[in-house]
Amino acid sequence: MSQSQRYRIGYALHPKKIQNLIRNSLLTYTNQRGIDLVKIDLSKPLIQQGHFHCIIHKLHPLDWNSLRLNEYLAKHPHTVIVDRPDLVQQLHNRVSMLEPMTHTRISLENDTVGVPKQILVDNEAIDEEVDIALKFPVIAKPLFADGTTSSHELCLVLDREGLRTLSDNNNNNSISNTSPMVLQEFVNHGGVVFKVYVAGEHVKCVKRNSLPDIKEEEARTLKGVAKFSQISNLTVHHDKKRSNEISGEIIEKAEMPPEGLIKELGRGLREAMGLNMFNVDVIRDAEDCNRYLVIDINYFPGYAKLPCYEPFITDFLLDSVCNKAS
Ligand SMILES: Nc1ncnc2c1ncn2[C@@H]1O[C@H](COP(=O)(O)OP(=O)(O)OP(=O)(O)O)[C@@H](O)[C@H]1O
Ligand SMILES: O=P(O)(O)O[C@H]1[C@H](O)[C@@H](O)[C@H](OP(=O)(O)O)[C@@H](OP(=O)(O)O)[C@H]1O
Ligand SMILES: [Mg+2]
Ligand SMILES: [Mg+2]
Repeated sequence: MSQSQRYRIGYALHPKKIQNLIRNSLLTYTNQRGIDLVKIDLSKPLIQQGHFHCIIHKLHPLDWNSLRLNEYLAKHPHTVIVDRPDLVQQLHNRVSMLEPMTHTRISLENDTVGVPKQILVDNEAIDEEVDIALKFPVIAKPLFADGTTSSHELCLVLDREGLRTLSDNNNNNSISNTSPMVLQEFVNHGGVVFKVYVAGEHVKCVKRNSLPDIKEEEARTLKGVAKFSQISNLTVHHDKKRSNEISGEIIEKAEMPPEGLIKELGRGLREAMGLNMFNVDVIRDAEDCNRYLVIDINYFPGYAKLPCYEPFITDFLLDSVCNKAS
């Protein structure tokens, strides 16, 4: 970068995301590295908002209507759009989000990364489908991961009776009414989820709180269904003190996955999905420490939760304007 070169990078984000990501610490850091971060007005065509070297975004498909991206790109063909909006769609569905994993073999030495068994169900014929394909316990997840609160409302289903209550609309434990859902086999993993944050070539893995293991005898005796939501966001002060100390200790003690495997996972998924900004939730099978499983992939996650997220994001943005991303 020449001394005087500055990059104008637009962010098309909703207010909550702006509040979480665009902090003063990030603005100061990017500014010192020659980047001017500019808020994109979602109600006006991009063409009226000047030239951007690069645009980052997390939007609903309808938000793109007023921005008129194609018209903008016809005039500014060299602007880097991170990422292609049509490719982001694959992460809004819990079946298509895991498809790239089934086409990509990711392994390093003895370690492998796969996905848990899962099936897509509608409200009818749930029983038979589960019988054939899965073993209890399972996790019921809304098919559409579209950023709504209800898309994060999950249920741990312990037995067939629990499954029935899910489709019963009069029951408090029923999952959001008529929406289709995915049933995914629950895998014991020691109560820790690894969140792998990817921003282009930059990859960082952190440990977070997860569901506790279910012992074999518990799996035989526990019944019904339990609702939960965004458990990995529960930080130490949200829990009751005692259980908190225990989960904090478990997380601290958990061994990180090998760095090479994490890098390979980030690289492989970037290539398979054609995306640059996402995170991957990975668990390690408690019965086979070489077996890792991807359970969720999120577009444009909460990068500000990473320690030192400012250089992480800034380095990625500089790569993007220098055309190193994608
Ligand atoms: N197959 C599984 N086996 C064991 N635990 C699981 C499984 N799937 C999900 N979980 C637990 O449930 C949590 C939430 O699941 P998931 O990540 O799919 O939901 P989400 O609402 O999309 O999460 P996010 O807030 O990351 O978008 C995981 O972090 C993990 O603790
Ligand atoms: O609001 P939607 O579109 O559902 O996306 C969420 C993701 O699903 C979560 O994974 C993000 O949290 P993490 O960065 O802790 O994974 C979460 O980050 P946030 O809590 O900083 O907003 C969101 O990106
Ligand atoms: Mg998740
Ligand atoms: Mg998710």
